[in-house]
Amino acid sequence: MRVVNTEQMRQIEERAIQQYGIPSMLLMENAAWAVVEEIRRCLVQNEGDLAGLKAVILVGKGNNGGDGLAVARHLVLQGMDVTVLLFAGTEQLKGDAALNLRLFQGTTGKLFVIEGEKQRLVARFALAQADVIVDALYGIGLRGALPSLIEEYVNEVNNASACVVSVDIPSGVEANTGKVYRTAIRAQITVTFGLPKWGLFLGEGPIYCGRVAVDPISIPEAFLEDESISTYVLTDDTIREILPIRHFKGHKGTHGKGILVAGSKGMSGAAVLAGRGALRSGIGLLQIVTPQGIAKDVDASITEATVWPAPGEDSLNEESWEVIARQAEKAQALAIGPGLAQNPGFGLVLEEILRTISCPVVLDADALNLLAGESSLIEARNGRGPLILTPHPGEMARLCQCTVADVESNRLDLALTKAAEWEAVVVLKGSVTIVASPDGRAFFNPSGNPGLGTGGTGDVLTGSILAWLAQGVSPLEAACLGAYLHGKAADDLAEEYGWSGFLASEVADRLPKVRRSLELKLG
Ligand SMILES: NC(=O)C1=CN([C@@H]2O[C@H](COP(=O)(O)OP(=O)(O)OC[C@H]3O[C@@H](n4cnc5c(N)ncnc54)[C@H](O)[C@@H]3O)[C@@H](O)[C@H]2O)[C@H](O)CC1
Ligand SMILES: [K+]
Repeated sequence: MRVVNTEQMRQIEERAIQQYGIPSMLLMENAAWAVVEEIRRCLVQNEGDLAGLKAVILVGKGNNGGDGLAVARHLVLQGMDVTVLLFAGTEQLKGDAALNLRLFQGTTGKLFVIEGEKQRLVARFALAQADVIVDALYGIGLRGALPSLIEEYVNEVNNASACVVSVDIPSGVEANTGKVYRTAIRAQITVTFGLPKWGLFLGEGPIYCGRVAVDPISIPEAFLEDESISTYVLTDDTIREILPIRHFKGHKGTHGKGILVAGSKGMSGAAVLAGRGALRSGIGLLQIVTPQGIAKDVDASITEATVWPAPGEDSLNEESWEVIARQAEKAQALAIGPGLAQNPGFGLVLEEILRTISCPVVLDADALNLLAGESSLIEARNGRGPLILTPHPGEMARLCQCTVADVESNRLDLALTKAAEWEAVVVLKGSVTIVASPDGRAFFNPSGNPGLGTGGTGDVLTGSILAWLAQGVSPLEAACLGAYLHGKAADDLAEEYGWSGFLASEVADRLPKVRRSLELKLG
């Protein structure tokens, strides 16, 4: 599914209205219905009666407020006790929003215009009593921070016990960046219209939006699938389409051979975990190249892989090139970095790998750190073979010679710019990992949870991407498959453990189950 910025969303809306003649009021009405359906799901689990339950609708002066007023009217018709808190003079509402105000005023719902302290008590009482609070203060039109009067109410909403449903985007979250200046509505559910907005996946947006429901509100599919929109969110459907199908007569030779260059003294576990991620992702043959000083340990910990000791007691050194080159000759993919340590001698080997090895190469962890400050070496690979980089924000900052804050405030743009510059797929890790392609496409990965914030999970991801590459999946799709299934495995573990306490090795071991659950939904 595509993800849009505000300009793209406005263009889509405009085209639906102009080219298809869909009245804007109808879009607003459909938007309201989508919200009502989610409220029903939240309050009475799809069935049952909303009658008698209490709703408070926070309404702003723009069209987001108009959506809220239409929701309010429908909820009155469902028999709910509805209170609208309007954060604007009635005369400030224009067009469809003004019409929806008039329609609401024709119902038995209550309306309070909030101008200052005067209405504070009544509003506070309504919020405390509410079963559901609908946030229709600001949508994609918000610029900068919320007005301070509204901020006070936002804090009350965030402390209320009601189910909070945001209309289009939580108010206070900037739709293009996910930036929150001081505060924003913390929603349980965000019902977003047409297509999801960038801000739901960037900055602090993911913290505030809760579960995201997307409703097309009758905008024609052709507009929602406009080729010029190049930002996407990964979904079960996207991933199902790119999962390779195993041939009945397949064998270890056809399932791909991958080389993993990893490990150093004290970090043999990283090689083992990456190897486990690869094997659990279905690789045919896995060969691990690791320093001779730890090769025995690695070998003993991962019986299914073959282990090749290479020169270097504690960490791979400049003489390890020959072993790697020999193994790589017959491989379909190579991954370098987990637990490698930063032996400067190995920097030369890395350069050689980038220049001469033609199969897809994944660079992670210390391989990225060895290139920090010398990112021109990455460009030395341009045209020599496919490349994937899997930096976390710290590694990305070192590669780009900037701060982590710079990376985090500019994730999408930076990932895309660097992907183009390095002619590489960039997997910029984070709570919402971004997979950026040199062709300008970017994919947000919504799977995963904070339980992944523990040592070794990144190694598992690298191994998994290696395995998909070895099985013949393209670099971009291998990165998407790797990231999505890795997050799904963690989400599956979170069903049992919550957001902490599961292990990187358990994430690896859950990969086949989540892959299988997607396959079973095939056809
Ligand atoms: N996308 C669609 O197809 C549809 C969208 N709908 C809804 O419409 C809103 C967007 O409406 P818009 O009127 O453009 O913007 P807002 O409602 O978000 O309000 C903007 C309003 O507020 C002023 N403003 C902006 N920033 C600030 C600030 N920091 N402080 C104070 N005031 C501010 C601005 O000047 C405007 O007056 C979209 O999100 C959907 O919910 C349709 O209803 C259905 C079709
Ligand atoms: K909103």
